[in-house]
Amino acid sequence: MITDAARQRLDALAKPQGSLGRLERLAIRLAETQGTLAPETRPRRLVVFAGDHGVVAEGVGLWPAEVTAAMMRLMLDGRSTCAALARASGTEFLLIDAGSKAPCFPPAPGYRDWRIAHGTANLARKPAMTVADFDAAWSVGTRAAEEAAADGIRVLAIGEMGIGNTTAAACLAALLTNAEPATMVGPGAGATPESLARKRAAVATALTRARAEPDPRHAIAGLCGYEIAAMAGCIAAAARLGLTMVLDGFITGAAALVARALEPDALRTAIAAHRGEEPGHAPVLAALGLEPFLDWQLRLGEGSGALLLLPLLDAAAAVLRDVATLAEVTGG
Ligand SMILES: Cc1cc2ncn([C@H]3O[C@H](COP(=O)(O)O)[C@@H](O)[C@H]3O)c2cc1C
Ligand SMILES: O=C(O)c1cccnc1
Repeated sequence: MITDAARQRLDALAKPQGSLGRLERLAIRLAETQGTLAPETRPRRLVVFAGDHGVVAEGVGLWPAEVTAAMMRLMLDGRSTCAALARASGTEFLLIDAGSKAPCFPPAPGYRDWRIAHGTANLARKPAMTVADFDAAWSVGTRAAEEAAADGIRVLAIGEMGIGNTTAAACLAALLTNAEPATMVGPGAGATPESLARKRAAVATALTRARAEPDPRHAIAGLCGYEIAAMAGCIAAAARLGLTMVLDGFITGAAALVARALEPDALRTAIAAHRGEEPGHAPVLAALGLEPFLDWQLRLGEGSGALLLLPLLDAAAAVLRDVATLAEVTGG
């Protein structure tokens, strides 16, 4: 088993056993995702999936839907947080529009307009999308993972952009962990007491409808976002293709729950970068059975937390690959 082999190798290195603390757990997880004691962390790519959400009309947050397009523009100009962090960590950046209301931006190497629709329906009033549209958005993610594998990418960081998507993620997280809906609702990109109350009400209403739906795919589609469905498809495909994937925050976690609900092996090569500030993130990670490696009070999204873990992933790979064993040093 690769897990045992990695543990044995780390214990045999010229250092006190366990002295690299949680870096050793990260090294073991990285080795597991690639099935080798010589894992590679480059080339790597951040894929940000974008989508818009009809539920914004309920006043569930502070920001208008137009901010999705504005942030996409910034990403393509290399001036968003994720673009800056991607450059800083030597990571390719790709923006995939799965269902935003943005204008079609000019063709660029780091941009794919693979839209299924221009925003979801308002999930507080009716199903967010049809099952056919869910499947199409899932396929957008599959295509992104296949493209990454064909390009020789070894590590895929996964993130999102979509105003309103913490409401959809809260719905999916409550549905798929069987939690009380209110426990998954947090401030997202900012809230007032009033907007938070509207968000709780929207999530509770949508959950009542979804829980009455006997078919899980229908229930999920009714709560989902195009970028979330695409992330789920990407996660499932990355697992099949043996690509190490690094998951970002609460919304990515909700997508991972969707992926696992429909494909049980979807988290085979997943690493959870961090535990963020959104209150639903910790219970989602617990339900996924994934250990988060950073606890930096992040609440941005855009794949930012995943990018922050990458230097530590490099460090974990370097330790496995480059450190001599004690036996080599002592000749024993
Ligand atoms: C300027 C800005 C940049 C962002 N980048 C990511 N998000 C994050 O906030 C959104 C989710 O929060 P909510 O559900 O409250 O809308 C998502 O787009 C997420 O990626 C941002 C939000 C804003 C406002
Ligand atoms: O955890 C996240 O990814 C997150 C939290 C708040 C807002 N946007 C994203």
